[in-house]
Amino acid sequence: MATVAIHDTFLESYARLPHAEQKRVKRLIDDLRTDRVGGSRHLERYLEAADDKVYSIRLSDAYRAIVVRPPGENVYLLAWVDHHDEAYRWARRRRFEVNPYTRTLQVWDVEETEVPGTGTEAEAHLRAQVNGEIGERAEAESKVAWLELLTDEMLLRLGIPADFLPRLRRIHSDSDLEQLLDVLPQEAGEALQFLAIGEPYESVLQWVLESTRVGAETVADETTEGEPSGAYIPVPAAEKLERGASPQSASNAEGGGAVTAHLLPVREADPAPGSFLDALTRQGSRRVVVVTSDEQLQAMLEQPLAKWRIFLHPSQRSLVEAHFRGPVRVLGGAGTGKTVVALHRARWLAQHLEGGRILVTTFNRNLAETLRQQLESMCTPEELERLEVCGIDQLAYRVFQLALRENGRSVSHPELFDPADRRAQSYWDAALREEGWDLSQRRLVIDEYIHVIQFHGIDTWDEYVATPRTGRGIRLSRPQRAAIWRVVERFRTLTQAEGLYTYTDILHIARQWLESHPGIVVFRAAVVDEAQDFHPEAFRLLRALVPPGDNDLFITGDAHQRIYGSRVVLSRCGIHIRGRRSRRLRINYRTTEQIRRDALGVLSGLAIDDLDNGVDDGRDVSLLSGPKPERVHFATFEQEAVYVADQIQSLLSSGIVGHEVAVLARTHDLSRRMCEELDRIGVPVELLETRDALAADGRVRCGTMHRSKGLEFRAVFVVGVSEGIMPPTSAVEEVAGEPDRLDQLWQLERSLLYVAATRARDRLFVSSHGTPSPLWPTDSTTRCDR
Ligand SMILES: Nc1ncnc2c1ncn2[C@@H]1O[C@H](COP(=O)(O)OP(=O)(O)OP(=O)(O)O)[C@@H](O)[C@H]1O
Repeated sequence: MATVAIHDTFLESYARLPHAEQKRVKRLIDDLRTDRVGGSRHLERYLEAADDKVYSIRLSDAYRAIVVRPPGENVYLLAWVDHHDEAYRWARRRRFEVNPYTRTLQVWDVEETEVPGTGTEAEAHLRAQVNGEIGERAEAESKVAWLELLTDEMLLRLGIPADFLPRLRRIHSDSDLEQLLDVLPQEAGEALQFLAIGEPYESVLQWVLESTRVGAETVADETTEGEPSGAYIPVPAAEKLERGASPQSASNAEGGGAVTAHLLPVREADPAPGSFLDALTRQGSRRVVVVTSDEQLQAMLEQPLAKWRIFLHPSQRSLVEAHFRGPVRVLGGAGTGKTVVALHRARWLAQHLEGGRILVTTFNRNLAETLRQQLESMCTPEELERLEVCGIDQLAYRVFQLALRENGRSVSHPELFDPADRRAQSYWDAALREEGWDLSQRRLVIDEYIHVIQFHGIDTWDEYVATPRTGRGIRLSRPQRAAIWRVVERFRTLTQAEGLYTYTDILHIARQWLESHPGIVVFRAAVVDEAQDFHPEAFRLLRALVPPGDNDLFITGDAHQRIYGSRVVLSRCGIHIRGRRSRRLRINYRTTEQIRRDALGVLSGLAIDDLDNGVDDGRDVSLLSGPKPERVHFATFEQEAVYVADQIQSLLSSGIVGHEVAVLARTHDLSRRMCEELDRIGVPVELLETRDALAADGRVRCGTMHRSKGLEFRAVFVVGVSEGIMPPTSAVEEVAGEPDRLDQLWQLERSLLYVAATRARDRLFVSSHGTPSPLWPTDSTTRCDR
């Protein structure tokens, strides 16, 4: 039987075929797999093609499939299918080669390897001089000077096809580089992009090696830590490549392998190109799938446009399909595919893990609903049957009810309250008075309650006194702690007698009940998304729900996006993650590089944690390119609304659909006002809060930044980035005179802005009115308020 593989370009063209031709494609694939090609359906070499492995095959009178047939191998690669002339036009300039260094299959357009422009370099230089471009270019050239430090051999080792070297050597500016990234094979583009942001050559090479290992079913656990694949050879020039621009040590690279400065891991180049069959099974041959069964083929052809479901990046696939000997933590900036990985992991666990149900959970029920919808579109009914999808809040509440019921308490409506809100104040005051405290100490006690007692899940004085208060600004003596403890106990008695519980109480009570009833509610495994916003008690609850074992917890999160709560240390919640069970995704698939960079700028200078004891200093790149985000400031809210409406109208007239656009504001109030104003102007809008976020109903979504968490849109308007709104005056006033809390407030606000801005895929507009917030500064060109 022949091996038949499908390239994603084939799926793309297949999706556009008339139904009758699609049916013929299915028959053709069957025939190819069973070696039944011949007669009118024989392979015909396409003599004008740049690549002599390219054949065409007749589908019908009018349609042809383009097939690559490597010599000496019983392999067919389906590359394109189209109307006769179109199919030949597409195929004429394509090359399909196994890269001799990475041994992955690469496809490119030969025309794109040519150096753009006409005439000799001397002529071009003369033209530039006449046009006065030389000065500008000198400045631009300095930005890509790093390329000159790399020899051809070094570039080839990164998987850059040799045909592209001449064009690469003519790169003079970032925009030349961007154009090249659009046409290079994807993994070669990623390598260049990492170099462009200042990553050391060694770590990029390591990344390439990791991404192009054979097979996807790699068993990953802590025992393989730091073992780069391939041999080591000395590379004397290596240290020259450590450029000044915030270099990152190789040990921080994806995969975590330690690489010494003078030794580079390399895979020897084949004297001749490797086999196609071998290349098709490599992780790095991203965009190609070998047909293994009728069902798999059927699924692929039915969902051709949801390509990411099939073509996971190697760094994603190695997480989805690995056996781990304990909990796994996956970090990555916004849009790096953490949710995609979590969803695929859940499905993989449902397919492969013996016994028990698998919990898929996230920060709240809205987000869980989005996960459920996505899982429903990618899982079989049998797989779904094994998955329990719900927000951690819903789950905690269910267990909490069990706990109360066991104690014979009313479970109908425990009321939720916030220990720092106005309502709680009267209970604090009563407790303080009973213990003879001055009410001016209220804030101190509340902080101690939230940040120490609730944070650590403390129930008794003994636990409290044994808990270190590291990082708390104020020192407390033992008698002071004893007095605070008495106030807290009193506060708890008073509030719980009234049926009042904080959300943390619910988590805490649920967790304790599970710990005292081992085995009563148990999941075989859990997949957790948006973990950066989980309270430590939520992690302890998870630990109580999922007994420690292989493949038990799979946690994805990103501390850049923490907009609720504060830093959590997983190891202090009974979740111990070591070595290669901690990974970072680094390719951004959502936003353009321009949006990614500007959004990250909002967080510059902040130390971002890794959800454990360390720092997340990994950097992401995006291979997508687009217009720079727009930042505009107006005198009044009404003017800002008119600007937003105008921009939306022009996006809609360019073909973007309403529900692909979001308008995001800091507060409910502002998002409602903007929604009303846009509606009045005639924009089809709907509040995100009351709407199924994923419904394709053609209406622009208006919502809060908080509600936009986890979602994405083609265009995003972040509005009201004004003083007094971001952060809100009331929040600033509340923490006035408390520098630590003020710092935390600004940090959360920056993360919120980062979250909102990174919901955008192609276009981002940031606007304000009144006085602009310093969080996203304006300059003279972006002010329309004069
Ligand atoms: N391998 C891939 N190939 C193509 N697209 C991908 C791939 N992985 C993820 N994507 C796409 O990238 C976008 C972002 O993915 P996802 O939502 O999983 O990122 P995330 O890291 O969870 O983002 P956030 O933290 O901002 O919520 C989605 O549109 C997803 O379909």
